[in-house]
Amino acid sequence: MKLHLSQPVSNHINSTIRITGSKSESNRILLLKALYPNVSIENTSNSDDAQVMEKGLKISNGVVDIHHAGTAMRFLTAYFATQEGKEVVLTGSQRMTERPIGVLVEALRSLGAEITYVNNEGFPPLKITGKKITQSKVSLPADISSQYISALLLNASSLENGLELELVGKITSVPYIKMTLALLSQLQIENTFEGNTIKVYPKKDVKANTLVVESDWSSASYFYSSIALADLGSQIILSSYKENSLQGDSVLSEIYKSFGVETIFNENKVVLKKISTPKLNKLVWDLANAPDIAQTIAVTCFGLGMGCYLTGLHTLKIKETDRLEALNTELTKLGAAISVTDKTLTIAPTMAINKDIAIDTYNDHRMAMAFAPLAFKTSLIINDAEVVSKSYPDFWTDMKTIGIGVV
Ligand SMILES: O=C(O)C1=C[C@@H](OP(=O)(O)O)[C@@H](O)[C@H](O)C1
Ligand SMILES: C=C(OP(=O)(O)O)C(=O)O
Repeated sequence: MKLHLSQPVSNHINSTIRITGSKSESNRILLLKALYPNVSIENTSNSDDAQVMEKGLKISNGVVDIHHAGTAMRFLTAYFATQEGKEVVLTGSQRMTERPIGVLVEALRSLGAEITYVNNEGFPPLKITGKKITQSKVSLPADISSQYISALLLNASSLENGLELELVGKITSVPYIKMTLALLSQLQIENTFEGNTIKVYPKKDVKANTLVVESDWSSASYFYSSIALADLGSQIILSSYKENSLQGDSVLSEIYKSFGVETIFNENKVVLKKISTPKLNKLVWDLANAPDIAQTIAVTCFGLGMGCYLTGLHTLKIKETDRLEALNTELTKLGAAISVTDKTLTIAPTMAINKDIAIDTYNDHRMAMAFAPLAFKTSLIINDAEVVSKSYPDFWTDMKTIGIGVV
């Protein structure tokens, strides 16, 4: 599906949007609910990724296909490997078979798990035969993806002796690990994170508990970008959000101050307001803690004619696509002076934006969503626009609500 986006009749936004639950929190709680049936969940993400996770958890034998969902792939690998009596082949989309999983498989094997590679060493699909795991100590590299660590932690309390992880190297995407531990704590599952060591203690059952998922901050980023690119005085109210979020992407409220966007927390809502023109002509930010908002921020800077130097982007090459290359190609088409390395992205300030450019999305929901707010500056086309359903199925409806022409 190709969508033509046109500039709003007025660049002044005044809208209210309700976003569903964080896909990261949802996929963690869905797994915990499978381990502890008296856990319930509210405001679950309506994303494809949460749906494949929920479906996958119900299967005990045969093929489990998680499509493009990285968290489902990693979390379910550890789940099936530690569930005695289950035997599955865990697979996904073509891209998923190119996203590395060797670090997690090695860690699980060293704990006694039985996992074999169906095709290529180090990559899905995986054949997993669930085993009772009694070993409890493992060390693993922490600089490639935090999802391997969260996968082990989420299943740790169901193991006879719990788990002690020693993290080797510079730990990446740390807020996602802390989110995992915070959710365990909400279920009174004891855990500690000191230096490079994380311990999770065994727990047979938990008290009945309803975990309410905060709405998705990565999805909120597209509204931050829209407000930054819209007229002064524009406002969007988003729900349901809180100031003390478990999601690292809530750093958006800090970052977007540089673009003249103010964030006010009001009960369970967040009010975004464009209160001034950008204060800087170049944004410098390390995104190692919030990799999923890199595309949004790069496009906002370009749309405002600002430069940027974004670092900490080493995980972007193994996500839904190589996001650094994809940004380089698509922003160049729009007229940006951009350069990338394998962990940084630089854009030079420029005011010209090429009109009616067709943006390729590379099976990556965030490529489609990050470029959409540019419609506040110019008309553009988004190719394969249906990719947004991976995390945000209502995205195009919500873009229409804030005034963008979408046909
Ligand atoms: O644990 C999670 O829910 C996630 C962790 C991050 O991955 P990495 O740790 O691979 O950077 C992030 O990019 C992804 O969208 C969701
Ligand atoms: C990287 C992402 O997801 P995952 O790794 O779970 O596929 C994302 O949603 O931006």
